Amino acid sequence: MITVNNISKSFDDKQVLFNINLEFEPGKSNMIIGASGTGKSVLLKCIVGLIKPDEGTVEFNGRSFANASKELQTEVRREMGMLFQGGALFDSLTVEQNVMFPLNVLTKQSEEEKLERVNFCLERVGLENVNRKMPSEISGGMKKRVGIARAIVTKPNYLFCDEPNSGLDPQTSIKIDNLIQDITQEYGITTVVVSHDMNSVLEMGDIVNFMHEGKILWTGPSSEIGDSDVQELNDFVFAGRLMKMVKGV
Ligand SMILES: Nc1ncnc2c1ncn2[C@@H]1O[C@H](COP(=O)(O)OP(=O)(O)OP(=O)(O)O)[C@@H](O)[C@H]1O
Repeated sequence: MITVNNISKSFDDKQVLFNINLEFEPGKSNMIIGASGTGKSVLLKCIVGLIKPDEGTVEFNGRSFANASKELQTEVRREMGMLFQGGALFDSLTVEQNVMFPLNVLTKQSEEEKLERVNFCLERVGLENVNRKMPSEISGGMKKRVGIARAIVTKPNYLFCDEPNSGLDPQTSIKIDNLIQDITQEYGITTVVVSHDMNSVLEMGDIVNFMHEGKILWTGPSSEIGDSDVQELNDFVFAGRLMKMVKGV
């Protein structure tokens, strides 16, 4: 469980986050959605400790991150997996080396143990026989899968994904969404996904948190997202023609 307590953040005199309170449950895909520039990435960075909030705390299974000792912060960091926008693979490393990277940095496992874990994770995301390929030799969807394999290689308790299917075609996007959803449930991970893609919300969002101008305006199951009476959420959800057709408006 991740608990966000009263997070606020300003840059210079511009307030970006206003008293954010959230709870993210294990085994669930918790989405943070909202229009561009509304503060989703800043919130995610506050949660993972890349940005220090002006006010508020984030707790990981009851352990407050900001006030923790260096040792505890390292311990919590080790329990985090991250999938960055664009996959963010190291171009000069092979697929195998990319996935193995966190194990090299964070563990003292033997080469054999590491390789076994890397192969397990690559297999889990549906990639076999690509160990020796370079990122430039594989497709965008495969890169995302490698990114997911790398994010879960250390058996994280928490998984953070920033726009996991940006730049992918609709079918590949759905596969990536489903993979994240399956892995979340299978390993009981607390997953937080930032997205502005309505398809993703419908595919994978167990719980959806809608952000608007630095505030959370709505939280609920994705199945109820079309029934809310929050105007800003309706404007967001039904902005596209397809969703309007589905709703019949
Ligand atoms: N380091 C920073 N310094 C100053 N302002 C920042 C910084 N990081 C973000 N901001 C501002 O905070 C606001 C929210 O940005 P953020 O990246 O969180 O939006 P977002 O909802 O993630 O948008 P997108 O969906 O386009 O990624 C923006 O106005 C942005 O310019």
